[in-house]
Amino acid sequence: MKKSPLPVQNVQSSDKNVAGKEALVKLLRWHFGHADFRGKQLEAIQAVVSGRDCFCLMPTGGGKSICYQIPALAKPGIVLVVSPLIALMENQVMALKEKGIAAEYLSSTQATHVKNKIHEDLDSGKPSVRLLYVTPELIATKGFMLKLRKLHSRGLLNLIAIDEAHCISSWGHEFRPSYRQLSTLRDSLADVPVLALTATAAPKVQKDVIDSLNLRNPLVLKSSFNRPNIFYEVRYKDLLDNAYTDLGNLLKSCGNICAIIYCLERTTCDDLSVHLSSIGISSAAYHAGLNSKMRSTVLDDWLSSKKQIIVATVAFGMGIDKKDVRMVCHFNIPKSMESFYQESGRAGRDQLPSRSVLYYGVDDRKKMEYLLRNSENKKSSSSKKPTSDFEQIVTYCESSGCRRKKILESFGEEFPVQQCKKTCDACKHPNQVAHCLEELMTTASRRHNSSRIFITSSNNKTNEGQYSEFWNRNEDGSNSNEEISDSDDATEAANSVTGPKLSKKLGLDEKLVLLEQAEEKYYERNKQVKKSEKNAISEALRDSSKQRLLDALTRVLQLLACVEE
Ligand SMILES: Nc1ncnc2c1ncn2[C@@H]1O[C@H](COP(=O)(O)OP(=O)(O)OP(=O)(O)O)[C@@H](O)[C@H]1O
Repeated sequence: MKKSPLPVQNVQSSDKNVAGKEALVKLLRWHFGHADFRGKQLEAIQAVVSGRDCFCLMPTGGGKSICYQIPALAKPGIVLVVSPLIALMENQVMALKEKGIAAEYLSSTQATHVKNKIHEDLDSGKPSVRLLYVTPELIATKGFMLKLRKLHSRGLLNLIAIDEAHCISSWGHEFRPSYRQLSTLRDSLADVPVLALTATAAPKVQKDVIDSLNLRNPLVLKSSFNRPNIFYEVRYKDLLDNAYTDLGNLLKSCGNICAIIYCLERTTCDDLSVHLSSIGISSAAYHAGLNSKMRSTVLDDWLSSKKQIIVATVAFGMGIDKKDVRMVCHFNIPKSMESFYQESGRAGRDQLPSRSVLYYGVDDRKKMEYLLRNSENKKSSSSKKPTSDFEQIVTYCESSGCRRKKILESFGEEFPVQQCKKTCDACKHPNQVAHCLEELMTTASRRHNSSRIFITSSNNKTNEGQYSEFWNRNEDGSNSNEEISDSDDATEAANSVTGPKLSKKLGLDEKLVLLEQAEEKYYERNKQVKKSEKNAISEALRDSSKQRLLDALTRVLQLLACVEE
């Protein structure tokens, strides 16, 4: 049921510089129904309401959104939220509107009349919108920056929140070049406080974000990354008769739970989902190979608990706020501890006991090593980051000792083992885990003719189309499908589609989709283009031969260059 908005509270406490806790808690209870603030939420809110920059590091599901949603309700004016995905903005805006909070997002996917209405509101004497979600690409446009300056000059811009701020960092697992341009916000809107939020713990990402956004004397808030309600466990594929059967039995033994199963390849998602359905477990596959209608049906079914299990590639997950996920299973080894932490962290957002199960297989590890090495080779820099990050997750699987400790130490957080309290398989059943590792060593050396478990062969033949989600996230961090972000500016938009993405190894299908998107965006805004040019491109795009594809690509890039001039 929608609530009427609570009148703006007097959040000033006796200390004029700090917003009063009581009034802020009142807003939290009224609008969100939470009894009290969690962790560092209150500190972050008080900092930004008093006008101070803040860098807020909170684990997945820690409650970062509240840190900018409450400030939006605590003062008249607008909070601008920069978000990396259209789907993410849509979800949050929908959820806020259901709570009676005036939130909107601006994106080129919206109908013109919807966008016009939002702009009219922003231009009006007293805008009703409290939270405005936009993409970094829109911020980079001159028109929108002008709008922000006008809002600011009228005293209406309270806060700029950069959600998923690790996207700004080339060290972050979600690197997005367009995020870099957000530094212009500080130049143009110098005195508006900036709140950067992320769940990415690596210290170099943190420094990069603070520097890139030009944060001034920010309050740096770091929460522990420990997720005490998640039980961590590794299962060894090489020691199982059949991993599909094992997973099926595991899910059955847990009852009717809601779970996410991550796979590296789309075909594994499809096969595994068929297998689970065949043994009576309601499941569906989700990956970028499905069309968007199919994906949203699968997502809706899972969110509404019509389907119990979603078997997905890493294209799935960012921005999904399903609280009752009881298990996240990695059916193939993830590419880093960071990815593993983010993905497994989607379990137990309601803080109730949940499980992370990683199926580790030596073949999977070799495949991932091959993919990562390829990705390193394609980069101009000589960075060895992906493979060294990967070693951490391999160590997590291949060595004895507390799993929780290994996760936290990889983020630079000390963790005394006794605090684990048997909430990982290695602490609960140390002998069993040690035995498995011994067996794995013997099996692996027999099968792979090596005395070490750690094998670094690169002879795998892979079908790279299978890994488009992997590549996309690995190279520029954005998801592989069209839900990335967008722009209202033709050149920006098309560049964000073509530029960074085409530099990486994509399958033919993906390239065609990107070219089509670029072309569409170009024509959408440049109606005067010559008919012959349009035909040439359309014809080339219909043809999937490599040479024609290359010609089409060149053509689109030339057209875009013209627009830029
Ligand atoms: N103070 C609170 N008390 C109880 N629940 C809360 C509180 N703050 C947030 N939550 C709930 O915690 C869940 C996670 O919040 P939110 O989506 O903001 O997390 P997040 O840190 O942005 O996570 P992610 O990085 O995964 O997106 C939500 O369901 C939210 O309603």
